[in-house]
Amino acid sequence: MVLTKTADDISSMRVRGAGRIARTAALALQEYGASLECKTLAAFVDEMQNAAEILCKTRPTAVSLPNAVRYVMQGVRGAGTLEEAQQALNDRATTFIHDSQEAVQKIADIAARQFPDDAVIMTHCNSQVAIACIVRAHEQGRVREVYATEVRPRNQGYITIQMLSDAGVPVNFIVDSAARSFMPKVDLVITGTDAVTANGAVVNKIGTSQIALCAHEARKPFIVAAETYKFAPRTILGERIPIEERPAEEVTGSGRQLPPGVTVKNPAFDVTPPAYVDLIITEIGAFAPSYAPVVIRDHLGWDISEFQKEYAFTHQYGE
Ligand SMILES: O=C(COP(=O)(O)O)[C@H](O)[C@H](O)COP(=O)(O)O
Repeated sequence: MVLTKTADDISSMRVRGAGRIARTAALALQEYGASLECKTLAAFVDEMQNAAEILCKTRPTAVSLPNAVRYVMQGVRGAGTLEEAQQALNDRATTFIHDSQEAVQKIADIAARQFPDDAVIMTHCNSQVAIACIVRAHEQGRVREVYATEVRPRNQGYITIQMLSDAGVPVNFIVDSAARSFMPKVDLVITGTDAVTANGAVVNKIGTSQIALCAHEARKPFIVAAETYKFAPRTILGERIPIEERPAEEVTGSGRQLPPGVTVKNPAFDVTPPAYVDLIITEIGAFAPSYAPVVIRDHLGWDISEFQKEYAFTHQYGE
């Protein structure tokens, strides 16, 4: 069934990266809703709320996931009839997926203008939107080469170097611990994000904050490419972004024996403070991190009463 398969694909990381996770969840809700044979609005809303809950629990850090689910589910929850709910679900899922893909292209257009001529770029992890920015600048003849990190333990760097190579961008593949060594050669660093908090902190793949620190030390701009649905409204209420802790085997490999008493820590993400972020580029413009509350309020349209409703909504979903 589409829902359990999608939930499994996301939690096992067959589908990964915050943007893809969000679009895949929207599509799963759409397909699941279309497959239901409910006779009443109440039954339909109930089924859809269960589905939303299952999807939201798959990965805890990427705020794109609850944001996408919330956007799609608002149509279902606000409907007066079963037909209206079905139509709104379908329309909203289609709109979210379309707007999300369009946002990536808009961000690439804006970000490419930030790249100097003959730019040497560093990136970390595999971000679809960061790669779109690099490729756009390369198409404009302004990228000399990219330093892409390996991204232990899941090695998403291999996906990045494949995508950049396919686009004809010259790439240097480096281990994560080489980031500081190569920083002097770099003109700017660009990454994606799983969540931007109300104070402009950026939550992204583990190791991002070390690279941002190196960039800051070397006076190199650290730029984050983020669709607006990566901004986390509930952080205005003081909620923290949970950092996903993944299995020890990802670090040690299967079959590797550790000495007794040794524990493995494997957080999948870390937090880069706003002081180390020079620019956040969204589909509605490029801003300093301090602009985050404005994006949340004016663009995502969250007023405080909306916050309270969302608070009830997400808690109803067991987050
Ligand atoms: O940290 C990751 C992926 O982590 P994981 O591999 O654990 O999902 C990416 O940088 C962001 O999700 C942004 O990606 P995008 O720009 O594609 O949304």
